[in-house]
Amino acid sequence: ADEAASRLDAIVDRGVLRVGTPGDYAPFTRWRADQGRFEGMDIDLAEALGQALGVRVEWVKTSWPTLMADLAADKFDLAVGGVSVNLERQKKALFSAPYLRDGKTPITRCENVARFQTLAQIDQPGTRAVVNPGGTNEKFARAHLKTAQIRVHPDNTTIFDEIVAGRADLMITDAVETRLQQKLRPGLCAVHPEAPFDYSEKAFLLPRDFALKAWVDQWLHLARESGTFARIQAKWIPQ
Ligand SMILES: O=C(O)C(=O)C[C@]1(C(=O)O)C=C[C@@H](O)C=C1
Repeated sequence: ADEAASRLDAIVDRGVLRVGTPGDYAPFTRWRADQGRFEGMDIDLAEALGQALGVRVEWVKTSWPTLMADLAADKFDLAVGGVSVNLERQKKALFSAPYLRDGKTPITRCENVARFQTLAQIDQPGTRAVVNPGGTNEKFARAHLKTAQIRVHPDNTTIFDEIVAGRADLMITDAVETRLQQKLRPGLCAVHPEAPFDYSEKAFLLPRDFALKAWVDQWLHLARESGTFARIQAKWIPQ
């Protein structure tokens, strides 16, 4: 019997792994316009994975609203950049084994931390939440905020400045991002990143190809055991 053809063969044959990434979500993926390249934890992970596979990584810009459509249109072989595992996405795709656990928590100006501890406190008339479109943040906001105002801000690289400037009161996002942004933007405080509202996992987004998934999962497992994963994580998410 024929061996099932895999995307893995195509990647090895062409010598190129096409990796999609949105480039707007530090510490996982950030476009460095000054350097003409992406940087971040998931960027380093994918480069290390490509090296282990013996192929060159070709970077493809995608976005949260177009992530699934770009995968379906075969614009990349896998996508990275702080992608959350989500059962809706998994109807059309596969995920690698998860490599990080996290959850949603608010970030707000520090004087408001006591006011925005719970979703019930946040979901009040007059609360102005800001959200980036297309990802799990928007899904979470729409599911939990029925009374508070939700304003969509399309650019995730400037969204936190909306809170600093007082044009929004808060954003609910991954705890790992709130921890980083409170360091980058004095005046902003993560509300309770150690006890987020929900549980989620980060993984690589893959097409429906089990041989490719098996190879990526095996690489992730070995990267953990060898210390490669811990070294890359510590560079971008210092403890
Ligand atoms: O959609 C996802 O999987 C993400 O984790 C991306 C997502 C989001 O949830 O919107 C997470 C945090 C960033 O602020 C931007 C995008």
